[in-house]
Amino acid sequence: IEPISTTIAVGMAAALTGFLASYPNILYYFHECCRPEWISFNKTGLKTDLDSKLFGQHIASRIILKAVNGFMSNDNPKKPLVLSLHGWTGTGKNFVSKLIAENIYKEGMDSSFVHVFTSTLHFPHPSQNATYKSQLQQWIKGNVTNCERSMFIFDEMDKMHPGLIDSIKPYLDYYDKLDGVSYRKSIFIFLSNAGGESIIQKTLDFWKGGRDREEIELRDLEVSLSLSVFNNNQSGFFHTSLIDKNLVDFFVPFLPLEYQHIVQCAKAEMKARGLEPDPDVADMVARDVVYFPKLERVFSVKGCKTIESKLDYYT
Ligand SMILES: Nc1ncnc2c1ncn2[C@@H]1O[C@H](COP(=O)(O)OP(=O)(O)OP(=O)(O)O)[C@@H](O)[C@H]1O
Repeated sequence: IEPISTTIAVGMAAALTGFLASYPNILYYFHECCRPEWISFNKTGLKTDLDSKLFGQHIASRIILKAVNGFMSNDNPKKPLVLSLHGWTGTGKNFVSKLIAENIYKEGMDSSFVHVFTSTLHFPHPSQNATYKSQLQQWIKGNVTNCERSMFIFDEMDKMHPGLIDSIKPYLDYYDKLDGVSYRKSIFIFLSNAGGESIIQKTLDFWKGGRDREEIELRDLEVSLSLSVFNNNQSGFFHTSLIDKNLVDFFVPFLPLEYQHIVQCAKAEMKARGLEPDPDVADMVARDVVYFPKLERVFSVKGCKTIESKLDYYT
């Protein structure tokens, strides 16, 4: 005779199996999978986030909204979306990638369809490049086979070996399918500081000319950005044919952040901690930040990067 607990357990297992057989889709609600329940683009959400959470980046904000909107509303894109974000440290490149992920994937950056690679962390030894190349290609292929709406973020792209960049090139191109896999619905985001200095110079010129930074347009930055990124043999991009093959859809400049933006970041951080944003504390934090160039002291050396820890000190 079986103990009563075994009988109950067997009965419950049978009931559960019967239930799952009748409602197979129920599992999709509990476990992330490559379906619209977990992946669907929230257009107004992205706009609201860019408008209210990203400070001082009117050009980036505009390009990203347009690019992601256009791509996600096209059911049959000809190639994956490839964005290359450029700018000084702490200006919001990783932050924007997170906002994009949060408005596409229910799990945001924790989604199993969002993959982040950091050159110095994942590909540290140039001598291992051949291994990295094949691992990276397998990794991308495996992930896109698993879900065509995958997102790949490559941080420190300027420190990535050109050979490694070249190895991902086929996935960014206009192929219908490669080895039976279509990459056309994936998103690739490259982050780098390359071009940061030329963006700073232009922003400083506007500032010195007494012009509003909001007047800066993409075309004001394009020439100097391309000279400093693509014609500079120190930059990983220089040695690859990513650029001349037009595989990058949008180059997105991030402007250096000023005092007013540091204040906004400090207030946002207080809010995120469930505190009432205190303008005096935000001012103290912003005053504590180091600005450059030495003479003018206009731009924050670390952007909004250290605000979190500075706030610990003042609250
Ligand atoms: N423009 C911005 N608007 C709002 N918050 C920002 C902005 N820039 C940076 N931050 C805040 O500072 C933090 C660090 O910024 P982030 O990691 O995005 O910088 P980054 O540009 O990627 O820098 P790096 O080039 O060093 O990787 C973000 O998590 C965010 O909280």
